[in-house]
Amino acid sequence: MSKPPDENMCFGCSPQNPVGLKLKFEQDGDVCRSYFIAGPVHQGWRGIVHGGLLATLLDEVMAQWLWMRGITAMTMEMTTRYSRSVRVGERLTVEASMTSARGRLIEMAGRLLLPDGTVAVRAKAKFLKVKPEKVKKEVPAIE
Ligand SMILES: CCCCCCCC(=O)SCCNC(=O)CCNC(=O)[C@H](O)C(C)(C)COP(=O)(O)OP(=O)(O)OC[C@H]1O[C@@H](n2cnc3c(N)ncnc32)[C@H](O)[C@@H]1OP(=O)(O)O
Repeated sequence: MSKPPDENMCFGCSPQNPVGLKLKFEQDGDVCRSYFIAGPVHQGWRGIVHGGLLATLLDEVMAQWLWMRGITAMTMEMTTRYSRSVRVGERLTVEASMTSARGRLIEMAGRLLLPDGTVAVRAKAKFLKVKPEKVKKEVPAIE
């Protein structure tokens, strides 16, 4: 197995990862937010964005909420509820906030909104705080 590179190559946020999503994040009070426009390479059914990609966006924005607050945690469990199809080319908004924290366990909620504000996907996830040595990562881009 090849050694992972030293620089930040996060699929979600690294500006260097050539096949990554290159997400940037903003903080708005208790909410972490990002925007994304899916292209044809992100589709499953024709013209419709792949659900796994949408789950990735939600996982990433929830993880970034924690990372931006200096909390090193990994996704332990995540559920997604897909209510509306998301079409290629739409400007999507993904948002995350914390719902509870107890010991090492942090529960997060995320939602993905269509341009008209309709919630297309909701996510709930459990993150577990880990020692920073378990995960190595550079500080991601913040706008
Ligand atoms: C900053 C940008 C980064 C972006 C990355 C996006 C986020 C990600 O995708 S992270 C990658 C995906 N996730 C992973 O790879 C994690 C893989 N899993 C692991 O490494 C481990 O299982 C890990 C770290 C989650 C937990 O391991 P470990 O520290 O040994 O904990 P473990 O002993 O199993 O459980 C700890 C506690 O949680 C409890 N627990 C375990 N599972 C659950 C659960 N599903 N719900 C509630 N509690 C649970 C356990 O009972 C235990 O409780 P207690 O301490 O009271 O006994």
